[in-house]
Amino acid sequence: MRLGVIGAGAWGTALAQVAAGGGDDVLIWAYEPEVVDAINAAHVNTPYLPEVPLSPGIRATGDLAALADREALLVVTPAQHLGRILATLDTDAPLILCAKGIEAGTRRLMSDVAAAARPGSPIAVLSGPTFAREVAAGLPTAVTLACADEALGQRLAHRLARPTFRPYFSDDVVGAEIGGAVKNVMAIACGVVEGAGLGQNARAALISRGFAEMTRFGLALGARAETLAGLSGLGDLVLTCSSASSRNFSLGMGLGQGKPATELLADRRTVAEGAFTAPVLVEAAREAGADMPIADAVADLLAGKADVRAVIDRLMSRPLKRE
Ligand SMILES: NC(=O)c1ccc[n+]([C@@H]2O[C@H](COP(=O)([O-])OP(=O)(O)OC[C@H]3O[C@@H](n4cnc5c(N)ncnc54)[C@H](O)[C@@H]3O)[C@@H](O)[C@H]2O)c1
Ligand SMILES: O=P(O)(O)OC[C@H](O)CO
Repeated sequence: MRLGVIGAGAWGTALAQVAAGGGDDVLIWAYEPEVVDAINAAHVNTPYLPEVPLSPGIRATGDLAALADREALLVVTPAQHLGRILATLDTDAPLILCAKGIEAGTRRLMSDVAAAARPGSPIAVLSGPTFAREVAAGLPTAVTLACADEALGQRLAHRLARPTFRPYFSDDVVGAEIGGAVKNVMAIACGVVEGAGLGQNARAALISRGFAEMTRFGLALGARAETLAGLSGLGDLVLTCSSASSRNFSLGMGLGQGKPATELLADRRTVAEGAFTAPVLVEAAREAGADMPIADAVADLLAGKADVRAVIDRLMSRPLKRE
């Protein structure tokens, strides 16, 4: 397959490596010219995935127009840049959305952003528990591949599958997107618990109650419960809430140690999507009538409106209720 990858951060690069390993002709678009040069000249993505020697079959470009002949495009830019970049493309090829987030300002999921930017392109979502470094190293990984068009989704799943990369098909696009967006916010909360030394009971409680929030919000937006309990929801929530390898979790650790969000986010080259998703998730949840007290707490911490002690007291003193 002639595959295009838009975005050469850690995840786009890891996906390009998986595809090239299976024999696909892979062209990856990078935002930074130095990334284009490093991939083409030295077969390494020095800023974002330096430890992985890349397949010589991966070519890089800084020109989005060069992607016009691609049969399918993996879209792996950070969520807040996705609409702007897709709008400049010239293609009706299927778009496989891999960013995890909600667009600030519009409160749109990535599938809505992509549909508005490229109305002629069929849309699929690839999401799940996937640390880029593990995927690039060929460690076993399973993901959700969601597409409303079952025939296309099944075809894409078969084209992307590799011996160590296993897509599970779903037709619940919204469910797959909500899991990936919400888990990043919950990972920040779990990092806070770690950074503040609040213990493993608290972390398990946050994962469990965070899943309840993800489910309430997802069901309100039309997601299916089984998708939220699958790889792209609970699976990714468990991964990201349990490991300092997660950028969102490690951002939360810094907050838990009392550092201000502005300091933690300044000059950061890699993306912690939960920091952008938390405020817009809170707005979207309010609009949908879904109670999300943990997401509220993360948004307040990030905005500097409350400190760790205050948000923990707030969460623990809520009226008792049925589970
Ligand atoms: N890294 C992972 O393990 C992983 C796994 C699954 C999904 N994702 C998701 O993939 C998406 C991309 O994350 P990543 O980890 O590949 O990124 P990254 O943190 O490794 O790199 C940052 C990316 O942002 C891009 N960027 C910075 N400024 C930009 C601008 N103004 N315009 C366009 N692009 C710009 C950079 O070129 C780079 O591709 C995110 O939504 C993330 O949640 C990441
Ligand atoms: O490092 P994070 O927190 O962006 O998580 C990466 C992936 O989304 C894990 O599935």
